[in-house]
Amino acid sequence: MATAKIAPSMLSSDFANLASEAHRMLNFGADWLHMDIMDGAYLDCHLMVTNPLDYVEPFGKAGASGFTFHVEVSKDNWKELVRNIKSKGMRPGVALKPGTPVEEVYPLLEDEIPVELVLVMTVEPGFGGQKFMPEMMDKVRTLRKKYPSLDIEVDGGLGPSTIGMAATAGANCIVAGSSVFGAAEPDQVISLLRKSVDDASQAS
Ligand SMILES: O=C(CO)[C@H](O)[C@H](O)COP(=O)(O)O
Repeated sequence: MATAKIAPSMLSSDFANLASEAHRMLNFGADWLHMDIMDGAYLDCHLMVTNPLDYVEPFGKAGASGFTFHVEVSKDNWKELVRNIKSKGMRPGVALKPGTPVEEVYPLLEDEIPVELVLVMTVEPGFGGQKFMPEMMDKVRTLRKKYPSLDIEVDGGLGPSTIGMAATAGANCIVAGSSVFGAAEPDQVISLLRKSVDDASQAS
């Protein structure tokens, strides 16, 4: 069973007070802190960068626990990437943009050293506060059916009004930026996101 992981996106935090924002979210019950890394060339730890291999060592040294790269820029070197990420003690994950077919991640999940998380983008990568794309739930349903214990993450437009669709489809890792950081009571939003994932996984 894939357990709920609620990951506030630090892209929506107060950048002038990153450390206290991180502690605030952990105290509110967050499991992971989601870091978006963009190099400007490939808009979108979730690394929205052209050459993720360059970032494995520095992120490992910086203490990242998960390193998620985009399938669209890693067609030629994903095996090397996954092995490097694991050798630095991080959890390898692969992300796909809304226009990328879900089948593109199957080889990475079926390798002898597989990725351990798939991030289904539910907005075009780049910035917080965009509208959730419900049509992406087909990808989540397909992945959940094929890989029952996989960590499936969704990112973009997640909050109280959209979590039901994501959780029912089978997502268990929820990245939420503006809905958590913009809430008067972020802990309540985090609890609600977690409960939706737990309820949906018990019902399935
Ligand atoms: O990856 C991202 C943007 O590329 C962000 O993590 C994402 O947009 C979260 O923000 P929000 O929950 O406000 O949509």
